Amino acid sequence: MSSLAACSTGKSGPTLSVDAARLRAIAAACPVAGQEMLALDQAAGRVISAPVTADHALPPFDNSAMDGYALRLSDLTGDGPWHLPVSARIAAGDARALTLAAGAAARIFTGAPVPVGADAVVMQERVTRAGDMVSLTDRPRSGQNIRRRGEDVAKGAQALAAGLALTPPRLALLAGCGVASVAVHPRVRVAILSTGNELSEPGLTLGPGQIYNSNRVLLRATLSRLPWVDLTDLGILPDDPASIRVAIRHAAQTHDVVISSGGVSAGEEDHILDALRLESAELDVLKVAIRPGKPLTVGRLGKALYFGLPGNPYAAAITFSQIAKPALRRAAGLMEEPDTWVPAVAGFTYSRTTGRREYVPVTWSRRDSFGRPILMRLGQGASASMSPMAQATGIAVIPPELEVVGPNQPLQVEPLLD
Ligand SMILES: Nc1nc2c(c(=O)[nH]1)N[C@H]1C(S)=C(S)[C@@H](COP(=O)(O)OP(=O)(O)OC[C@H]3O[C@@H](n4cnc5c(N)ncnc54)[C@H](O)[C@@H]3O)O[C@H]1N2
Ligand code: MOO
Repeated sequence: MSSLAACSTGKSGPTLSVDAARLRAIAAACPVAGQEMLALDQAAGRVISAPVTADHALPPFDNSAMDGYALRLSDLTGDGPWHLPVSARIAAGDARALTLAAGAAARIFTGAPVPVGADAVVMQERVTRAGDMVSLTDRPRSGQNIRRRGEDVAKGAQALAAGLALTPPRLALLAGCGVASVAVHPRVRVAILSTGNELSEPGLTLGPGQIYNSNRVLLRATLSRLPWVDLTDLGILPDDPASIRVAIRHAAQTHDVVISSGGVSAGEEDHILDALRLESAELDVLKVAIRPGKPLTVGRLGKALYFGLPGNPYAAAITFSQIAKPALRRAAGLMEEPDTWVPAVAGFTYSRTTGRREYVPVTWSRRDSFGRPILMRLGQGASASMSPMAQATGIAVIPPELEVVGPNQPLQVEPLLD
């Protein structure tokens, strides 16, 4: 980690590849300390902080996977058909500890406890029932249609590892194991702020030279949907060095992560970098070989992780999703990084300046013979344009060294922010 004091002024630090910048951002993010115990109903989307062991075996007893007849294979002597008297009727929830009578079958239903001694269940479609007798012609396999106690999760075994998000399937698994509450990481306290004298809010009348604030709602909408984020919106800051310093210092003292937009490029009115330096921030990332979003700044301000996103909205969206979000996930304690790209091919031609990995908004309506989307490019790549990102189905990733993207060029496509 290089401290800002060791960097030269402005944005003259090394330009990092997207992958290197992402790794530095992740490395700068420590999982937030502490843990909370939450009832399963309160825990959706939260991040498990310690391995969860099963309080009960899943399933808790041997039970039938089918509506049918439980029997003992050793009773099926010689060749079929075999004819067995039906000695018992066992439904789901039956609390009796039954033993299967010798030479008999038990009528049984899905989920019902398998009687002691039975070692197969034959589904009812495979037998003929006449009065109290049941007949079958095919010999069942040992264990057929029996779900064994603990075959899903053994009692006391690890049901889920630390670092996983509690998705609905994982919550269902814990419920099945009788786990009523789960230890999770505390929410990551994230503060967002927008910088710029030109910014106004939708609903207000625009003055001369003003624009509406798009990044605030972009970040709010994205972050408020993350169940492991506790979001504070610090609103708009004017381009005033002193008030920016006070605001980011206070934000860093009271949050785990601070995300600003604007004020990170080279002009005299771009004050974020100076403010970070004067506040003795350690800066890990100053410039990234990414388009859009080159002037992204990542560092540590006190104990907080700081992201200075560029002001242009598409640049803010791309740098947030590609670099800030993976680091936020680590701060939340998440240990799995989703790999969500899919293979696609270009359906457009684009001659470009090499050197930066580029994220191009795309959509598609057709697929090639391998099922890959044939991408159509939206917009001209301007990082201030919002229509292309708003209409995009995804973003195509153009490798830094590619000079010309032509039809059928294989490209990765991934979701933007949803
Ligand atoms: N001389 C140079 N100028 C610029 C460079 C450079 O390297 N040298 N980089 C350009 C690139 S690339 C980008 S991206 C932007 C980044 O600028 P900043 O992060 O300093 O952002 P601002 O200057 O404050 O704003 C840029 C642009 O975005 C608009 N903006 C800002 N905040 C919002 C918001 N919340 N909602 C909507 N739009 C916003 C702002 O009005 C500007 O038009 O710098 C280039 N310049
Ligand atoms: O990198 Mo800037 O984000 O190209 O517009």
